[in-house]
Amino acid sequence: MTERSPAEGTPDSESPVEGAKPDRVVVDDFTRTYGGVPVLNSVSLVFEPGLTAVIGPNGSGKSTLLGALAGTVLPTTGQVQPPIAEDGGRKSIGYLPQQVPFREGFTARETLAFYARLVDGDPDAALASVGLSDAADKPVEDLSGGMQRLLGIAQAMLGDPPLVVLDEPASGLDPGMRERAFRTAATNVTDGKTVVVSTHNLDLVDAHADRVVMLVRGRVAVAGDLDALRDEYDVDTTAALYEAAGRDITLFRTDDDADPARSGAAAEDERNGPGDDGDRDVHVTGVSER
Ligand SMILES: Nc1ncnc2c1ncn2[C@@H]1O[C@H](COP(=O)(O)OP(=O)(O)OP(=O)(O)O)[C@@H](O)[C@H]1O
Repeated sequence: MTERSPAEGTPDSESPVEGAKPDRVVVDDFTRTYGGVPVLNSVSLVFEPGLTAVIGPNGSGKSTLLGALAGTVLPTTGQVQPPIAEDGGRKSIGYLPQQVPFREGFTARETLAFYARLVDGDPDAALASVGLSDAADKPVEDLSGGMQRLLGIAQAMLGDPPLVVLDEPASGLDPGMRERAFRTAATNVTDGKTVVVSTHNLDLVDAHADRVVMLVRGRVAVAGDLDALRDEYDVDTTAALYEAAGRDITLFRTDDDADPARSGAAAEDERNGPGDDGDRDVHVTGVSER
């Protein structure tokens, strides 16, 4: 854990892009709208090495945020500063989208070999890392859905990128496969990588994540070190944290709706109570109706 929470609301005093470092990913006041409707709304976060889980209800903006990190979703306003290489260029990013369109007719090894050539990766090592060595010669269409998901994780980790973004890596997997998917992601973190994973599997977040970002209606409801958040909310599990933070958000929305002057910061101060200066690792913003 660094001095500041690795996944947190970005403080006003620091320009996120100036604050960019080789191993940090900065999301700076990022808004994305579709048809004028914001699906991510003024999101500011800093991601540092470790496993950060992005959680939240269906449609809360998790995939959009992960797409923003991977560079496939462009901002309407705001920006993302990806990790910077020593020569000032961008470092590569590994990305597992929600749907992976592997081309039929190629084996698992051939599929990874194609991607491996682009990033100087080792397809056999990548297959081994997700436990798919025995399936290397099977056509991708003959792999189970779970095995295809694992192949997607292996593809995202090819070439050892410093930032790995996995959108629901455990989706559709049985419990054993889910555990394997998360363990693979968590193992990757030991090399000082930044791994960001969206998921609805809160038990796996408890078991493997260092930090958590919870989105609600396109806004950051709560973000920071998982242990610290569980302490703060006096809960033992991420599932309980999810419930507790969700309750807070509902309250904030009611306040904001009733009195526009009581927007995010004011509502947060109220929640912090007298004597708290509001300078917390976790920034909870108000949630507006869309
Ligand atoms: N390309 C798009 N065009 C229009 N609306 C979109 C587009 N992409 C996402 N949205 C909308 O943005 C909102 C957030 O979607 P997103 O997929 O980011 O949510 P999510 O939290 O990942 O959901 P889930 O948990 O169901 O995967 C949804 O209401 C979705 O319909």
